[in-house]
Amino acid sequence: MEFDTIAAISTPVGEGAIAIVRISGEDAISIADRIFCGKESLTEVPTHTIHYGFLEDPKTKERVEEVMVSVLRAPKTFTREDVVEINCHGGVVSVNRVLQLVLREGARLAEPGEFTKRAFLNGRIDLSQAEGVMDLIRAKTDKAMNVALQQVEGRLSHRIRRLRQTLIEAIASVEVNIDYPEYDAESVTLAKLKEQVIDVREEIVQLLRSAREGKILREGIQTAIVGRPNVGKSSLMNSLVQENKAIVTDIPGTTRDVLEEYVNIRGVPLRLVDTAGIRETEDIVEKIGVERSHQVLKEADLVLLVLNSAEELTKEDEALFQAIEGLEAIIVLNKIDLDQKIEEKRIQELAQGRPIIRASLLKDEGIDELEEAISRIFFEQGVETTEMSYVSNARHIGLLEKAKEAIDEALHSTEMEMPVDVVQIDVTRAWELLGEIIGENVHDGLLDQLFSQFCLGK
Ligand SMILES: Nc1nc2c(c(=O)[nH]1)N(C=O)[C@@H](CNc1ccc(C(=O)N[C@@H](CCC(=O)O)C(=O)O)cc1)CN2
Ligand SMILES: Nc1nc2c(ncn2[C@@H]2O[C@H](COP(=O)(O)OP(=O)(O)OP(=O)(O)O)[C@@H](O)[C@H]2O)c(=O)[nH]1
Ligand SMILES: [Mg+2]
Repeated sequence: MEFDTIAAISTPVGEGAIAIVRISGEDAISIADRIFCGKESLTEVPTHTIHYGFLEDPKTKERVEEVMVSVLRAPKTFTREDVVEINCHGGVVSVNRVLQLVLREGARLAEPGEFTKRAFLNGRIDLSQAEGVMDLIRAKTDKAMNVALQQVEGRLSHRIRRLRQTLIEAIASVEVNIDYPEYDAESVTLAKLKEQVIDVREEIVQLLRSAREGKILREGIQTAIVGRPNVGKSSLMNSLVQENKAIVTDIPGTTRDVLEEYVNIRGVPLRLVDTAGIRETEDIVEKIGVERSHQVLKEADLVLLVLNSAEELTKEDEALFQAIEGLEAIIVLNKIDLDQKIEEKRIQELAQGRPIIRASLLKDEGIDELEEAISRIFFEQGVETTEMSYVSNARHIGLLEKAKEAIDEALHSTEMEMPVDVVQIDVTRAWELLGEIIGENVHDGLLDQLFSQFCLGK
């Protein structure tokens, strides 16, 4: 395959000890060599070696940077192309200078995810592995990281390939039947096919069962903190984050927008969203905030409903209970350090069996109980990532579901004693759908879309 030579900054932009400019493609080494001054020419050094030297602007002969340069020749590289990594001083100006120089010498600025895309297009990894690379960067907990690492190593790919192999064998036995109808009794073929297809279905169901936990590990539980103004929502957010990120004041309506923060609660990743207090309001800015709060509720996997136990229950509180109808929720009765006015019996009724946590966020009480309740809801059986390769990616889940449907149709056709080639069509479709998970026959539009979500320089 023929590609041009690409370059990008592969480290975060900002001040750091070291930053890396990565170059990949046929001209990577010659481009680097034109700007590098060291003991030897980079075109002559052995592969997978690193070299100390300076970068010089070939036009002005000016020294630009002091660097270490790695030379990695194809095919044993990240992209399977020649790769050069320039390790420079980690400053915004320094690393940009180096990149500009490399671009001037003929490299093109890489698109987000383009290095990984090449690793895929050059056949080093399949699509689900490439998606795993992205998940590695995004992982917010150890468990999520382990799942992603397994995916990069090809655990899921391996299982998908095995399933496809079984399906292709099933299809092949049907082909034999179509070509030589007198050779094999159709009923025998069908029985065999059915057996194989049922096995595949069973494994797909198993994979899908792991998907809920996988999705939680990967994306975090979308958790909305809701409640009337001034009940202590931002205080709750802060206690959980253990960092005063959100602004807390005694002025009702302090939080105007939606604040988001990742926290790791006993291995459960939460995407915590602090919202503006929900009440009828005339203030325009606050109004927008309140609307967003309703939106956040719609997308929440878990709601933390905060009530002020030092006040009587209000109509707004009751309305909030209605708004969370059918949602997973925990009720937090805050401000138990003050005189209690809330009618607990009524809360019990409204909670409908959901956990009720009594807390004083001011005095740091109740947080342990809350964390316990959260982990109990989500990991009742505990998540074990060692033996299961979790399916966590929405695209994979969608394809597995479609493949299962296709298999169900195939099985239905066998029940109805349809001709065997009708059955074959659905089995073939299941085979194709599974193939899309690992990137077979996916169209360019999908690839562009997937890789564009990657970081620049990845
Ligand atoms: N400096 C640097 N560090 C890095 C990366 C990088 O690109 N550069 N990586 C970027 O994400 C990650 C490491 N991932 C990598 C994955 C595969 C290959 C690679 O060269 N694979 C070849 C040869 C393997 C071998 O020598 O056995 C292959 O699979 O054929 C390199 C890095 C994390 N650290
Ligand atoms: N006595 C007491 N005061 C508390 C407790 N928790 C929070 N507060 C106080 O209640 C006030 C409001 O707290 P916030 O966390 O800003 O409340 P909020 O729900 O985010 O308010 P809005 O963003 O305005 O909707 C602050 O003055 C807090 O210090 C508590 O457990 N006991
Ligand atoms: Mg607030």
